[in-house]
Amino acid sequence: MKYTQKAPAKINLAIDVLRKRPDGFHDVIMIMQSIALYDTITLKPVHGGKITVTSNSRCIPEDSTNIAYRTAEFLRYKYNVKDGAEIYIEKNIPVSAGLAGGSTDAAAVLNLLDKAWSLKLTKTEILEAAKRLGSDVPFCVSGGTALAEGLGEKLTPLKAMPESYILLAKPDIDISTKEVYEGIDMEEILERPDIDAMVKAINEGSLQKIGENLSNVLEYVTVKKCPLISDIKAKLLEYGALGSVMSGSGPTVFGLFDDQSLAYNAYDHIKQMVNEIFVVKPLPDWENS
Ligand SMILES: C[C@@](CO)(OP(=O)(O)O)[C@H](O)COP(=O)(O)OP(=O)(O)OC[C@H]1O[C@@H](n2ccc(N)nc2=O)[C@H](O)[C@@H]1O
Ligand SMILES: Nc1ncnc2c1ncn2[C@@H]1O[C@H](COP(=O)(O)OP(=O)(O)O)[C@@H](O)[C@H]1O
Repeated sequence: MKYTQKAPAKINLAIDVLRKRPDGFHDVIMIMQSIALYDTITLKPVHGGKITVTSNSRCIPEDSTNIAYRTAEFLRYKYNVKDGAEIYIEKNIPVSAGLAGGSTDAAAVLNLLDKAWSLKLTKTEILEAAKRLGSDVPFCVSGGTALAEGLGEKLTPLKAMPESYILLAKPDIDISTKEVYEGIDMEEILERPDIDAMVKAINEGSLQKIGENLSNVLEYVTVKKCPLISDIKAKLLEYGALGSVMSGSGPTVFGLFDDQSLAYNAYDHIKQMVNEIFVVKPLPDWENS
């Protein structure tokens, strides 16, 4: 039997970095938002067999360094499973983009293997495993709109984001998350997000105020390596975005629009600046919620 699940990308509406911890990681406060841009994971349990990963993408590994493989290996060891799994990743989310492409694959594999290997894990057990696999994996298990604290694993669900169109543009440059966190100098951070104002804006359902409060302290680090980020942000505002900011460690930039035709008009003007560009809706899809 085959099991299939869509794995949505995320954007960060806000990121603040509070401190560097003794283990080298950083305590953060973030507002996370799932978006309708998906990988699709197909998984087949193999009785007594190995774990294998294949993909349509040449940008991700197919060996034991793939986070989908590491996820399966982690569960197999922890729950003493004797079976294997064939995992296929249809990759549509840009890689190393600040959109949690790997983390969302890991979250989907946790869910699919729970079924395929009949593990019957509780939500707490799944979230515990998620935390071990990466800082963004716990959010990807739950999705939606959430406040994330600690390394990203302390999650508080928020009201769904209002009807909107998100234009994503990814400059053609690879950014390592680790490098970006290592590049932060706490003294250099001039502007921090107002997290309370963002939470209030989400609770009020005010897209205007969400747009005004988009902010990411990691942006200034990545902009040094990729100045195109600033140019795209400016273009997004010029073509009617309510706000624009870099997602995660970058380099993807997004603009928030209340009007579909404005978003597609901006798309037409920005598409020559990048190779990867999308207009997507936030999830849960406001049309279905
Ligand atoms: C920046 C964010 C914002 O959502 O997203 P992405 O840009 O990766 O999408 C996340 O904090 C990224 O989460 P994730 O990509 O899961 O990171 P991990 O695999 O846990 O860690 C990668 C590396 O980033 C650094 N790291 C990560 C998270 C954190 N809170 N502090 C850190 O210092 C560490 O150096 C770590 O070795
Ligand atoms: N299933 C996967 N999907 C995406 N990237 C993966 C995957 N497995 C391993 N990787 C590697 O993880 C790194 C981060 O990729 P990704 O998760 O897309 O970025 P980000 O953390 O910026 O959202 C890349 O070097 C990529 O090759």
